[in-house]
Amino acid sequence: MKVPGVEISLATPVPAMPMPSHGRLSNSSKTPEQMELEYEANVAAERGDIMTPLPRDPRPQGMTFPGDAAAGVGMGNSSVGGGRNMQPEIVEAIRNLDAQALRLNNLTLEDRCQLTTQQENKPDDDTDYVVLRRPQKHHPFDRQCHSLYERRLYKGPKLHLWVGNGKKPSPSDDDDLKTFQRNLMDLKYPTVLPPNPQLKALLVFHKSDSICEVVTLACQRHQLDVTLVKSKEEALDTLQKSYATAQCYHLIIIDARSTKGLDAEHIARTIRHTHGHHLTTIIAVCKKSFFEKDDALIALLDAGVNRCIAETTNLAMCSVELKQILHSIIRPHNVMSTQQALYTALHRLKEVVLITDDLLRIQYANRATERLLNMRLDEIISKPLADIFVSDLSTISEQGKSIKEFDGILTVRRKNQEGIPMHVRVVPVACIGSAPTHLIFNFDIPGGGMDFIATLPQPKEAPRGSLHSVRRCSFDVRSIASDGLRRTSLAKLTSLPLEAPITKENCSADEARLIDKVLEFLKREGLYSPQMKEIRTDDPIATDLIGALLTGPSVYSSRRSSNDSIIRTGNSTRTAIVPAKMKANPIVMELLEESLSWDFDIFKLEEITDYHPLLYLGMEMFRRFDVFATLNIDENVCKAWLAVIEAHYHKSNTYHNSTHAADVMQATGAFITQLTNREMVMDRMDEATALIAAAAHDVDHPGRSSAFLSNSNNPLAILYNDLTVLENHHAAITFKLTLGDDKINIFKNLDKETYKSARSTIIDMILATEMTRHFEHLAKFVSVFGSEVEPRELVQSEEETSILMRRMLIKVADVSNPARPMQYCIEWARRIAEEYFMQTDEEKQRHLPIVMPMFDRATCSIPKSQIGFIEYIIQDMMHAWDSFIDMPQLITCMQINYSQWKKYDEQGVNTLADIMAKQPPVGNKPSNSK
Ligand SMILES: Nc1ncnc2c1ncn2[C@@H]1O[C@@H]2COP(=O)(O)O[C@H]2[C@H]1O
Repeated sequence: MKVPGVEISLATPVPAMPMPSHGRLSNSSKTPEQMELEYEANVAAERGDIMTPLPRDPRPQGMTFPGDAAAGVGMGNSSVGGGRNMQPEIVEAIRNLDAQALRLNNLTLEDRCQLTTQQENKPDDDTDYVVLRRPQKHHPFDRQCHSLYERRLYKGPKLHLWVGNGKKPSPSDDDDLKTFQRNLMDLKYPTVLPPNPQLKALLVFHKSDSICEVVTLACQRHQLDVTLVKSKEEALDTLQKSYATAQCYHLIIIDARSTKGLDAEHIARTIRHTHGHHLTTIIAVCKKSFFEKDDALIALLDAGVNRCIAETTNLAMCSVELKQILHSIIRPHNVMSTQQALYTALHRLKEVVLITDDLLRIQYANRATERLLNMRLDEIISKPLADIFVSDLSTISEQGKSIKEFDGILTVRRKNQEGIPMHVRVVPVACIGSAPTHLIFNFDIPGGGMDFIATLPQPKEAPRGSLHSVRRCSFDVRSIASDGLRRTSLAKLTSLPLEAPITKENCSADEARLIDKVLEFLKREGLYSPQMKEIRTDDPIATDLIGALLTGPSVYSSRRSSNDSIIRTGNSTRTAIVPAKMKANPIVMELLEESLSWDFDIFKLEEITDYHPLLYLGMEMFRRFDVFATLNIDENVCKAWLAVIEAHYHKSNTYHNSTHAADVMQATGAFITQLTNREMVMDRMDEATALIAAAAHDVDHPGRSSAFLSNSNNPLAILYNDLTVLENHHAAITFKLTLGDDKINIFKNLDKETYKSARSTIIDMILATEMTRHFEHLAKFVSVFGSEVEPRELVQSEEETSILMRRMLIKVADVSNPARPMQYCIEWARRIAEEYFMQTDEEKQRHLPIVMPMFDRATCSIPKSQIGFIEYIIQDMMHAWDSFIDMPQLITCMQINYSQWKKYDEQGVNTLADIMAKQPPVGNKPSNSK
């Protein structure tokens, strides 16, 4: 089978070729050619998965094996036999080149050319040549070579590559050959390559003029698949579609010559913020005059453009420029993304892999290492290797300098445990130069059986992040759990005849008494439930508010009426309309660029999205935190989910509407970012569940409190027995809506276990927003993270610390409004007061118990209510959270707002009308941010 124009020839006679270890081609009845075709098919099939290593023959190098030659397994046809033996790796590498070259030429297996021996081209006896015949005039010579270079398949000092016309290489070709000499050693440690798809370029040019034409031609010359669009909207639309089908553009070239037709800076910035495009190469074509001063170019580069190139009508110049970009930007980007994938794979490997630097300090450890050592990553990284071994390591360190590998038994020290003898293999590798810069350790128990690690006692969840490393705050737990606090105890529980292993065995009567006392403590329910601070305020408004927020429903249960409910129950699905303009609203996109900053203007978003802030902000957060990938779900499902959740927030509520949900989600995003900055990394699933919980935490809120629902015999209060009524409802309806419609089921691609854990996290976070347990959550958080003792010592598992942290995160986000820039803080205070007033109005009208009598629109002092709210609920919590997360602007804003409320109070500015009269319109930038 010959392909016109392409021939791949071997300049050296090739002996029998060993097959891949899976030995799928051992059928001796096949012709060598059939076998080769099949071989290629296998190789190609295996290459389908980028992480699958190339097939390697595990047998010793430089040998042929009985049966190979007899079976006709050879590099070429039977005429190839004889001559000097080649190393099997080289032979196999050449086979891979064959496949690679074919792929680069877009040839199918059917078109595969026959390998022939070309003895006459062999320039000398010591050199093996692979001659690739140049099939056409503009054959991508360099592309093949570079691909070979990347694959590092040809490294032997004796093996030269030449891509040409099949004739004996000329002296200049010989120079090229030398460039591609490779060290045979590298064959042993092949580089895993990035995927090698057809490169795609998106050209964004306002009009098809001569410059656009030259850029298009240059792209085509380099075999790029070109798409031309004329506007930003078209560009974003194309990118979005390409992202959904995993056919991403590698290169985007934007016409930046004039801002009239296109705003290149804005386009670049938007693309950079679009999910999946952080490694896309963006090039701006600029006027030559731009290069005379730097401001315009720097603005473009700051917006995310990788390189600015000058407009030209000269095809050669443009082509060279493009080539440089392909080599210096696109390829490294490709490699980087592959490395990331490799890291992920390595991290999840069952085998224990640990990497040290040349001074034997641990640089990397995968999850299995954490399990083996029973330590968290942050306890392992940077440690001297000697700390985790009982054995003397002098053999390794001495060998690391001079000898290549170590293979032997060493005893590993598990945290808090005896040593475990392990079979350790050490491979030195060099990042720079040839002396080892790193050592890779691979552990095994003597005799194999890696499942052994799974049998070791483990922390409940794979440890991650470094929660324990939070700044210790000087928080005084007693300020919360003071004498005035009530503890609930269940007499029944304490009287149960509970016995535990620690009880009275081997101890004196005194010790037994002490243990009894401790047990009595521990058996109490609500160990951390200080529940309510004594409200030492003369202010009845604060007393009213705090009392209503922190007290359960029983207080008001005596005066129930049986009036109807205000909440729809049953199948109340609301039609969610995704705004048509969502994709391409530049004003919204511009605002969302600031979506992680603490002074983000949520009210402006509410206005410009026509009261769909949750949909827009939600999508932005999901994009920024990779939620689509984490849930393995299409963006459109998330979009539909957000739209449905938003539709189930009541627009008629002044406070508990979707703007509040978006605000809490925004704060959550800001906190996650700050946690990451502080290296207290949440894993991707924790981030996703936190954002989902934030978005849904008040869904279907009726604008009335739980106490109101209980007092009015609302069906929800009946359903939930007056306990955590609203929060239970928010959590339940979130899952009811999500699971009830496949089109919005963002969890549908999660496996059972992951879904179970995500559901539990989301429910726990939503329930944590209930204010009656405010002090309980705060006290627990402070006692664990504010203690001098390691959190690990205070809680049962890493998971428990993580739960405490997530609860506090959503709680702070939920009531962060008094710590927002003043203008927003005042607007939120207006909204919540208005909602309280409406509740009071309804309670009066329906003759229900009045939950907060002081919240009467005729008499209420807003400043007083806010002063009380900050003093009793917000202040301690913000300080605790700031100590943990280090966001001083929370405290600064809170203090400024507090002073302002005090001022209004002193001035007698009390009513909503008075306060609002003093405010600039919302949507203007606040003055006290940052
Ligand atoms: N600025 C504020 N002033 C008074 N109460 C508030 C303020 N912000 C939030 N809250 C209350 O705190 C509660 C937190 O949980 P919810 O969102 O269910 O309902 C919230 C309000 O009742």
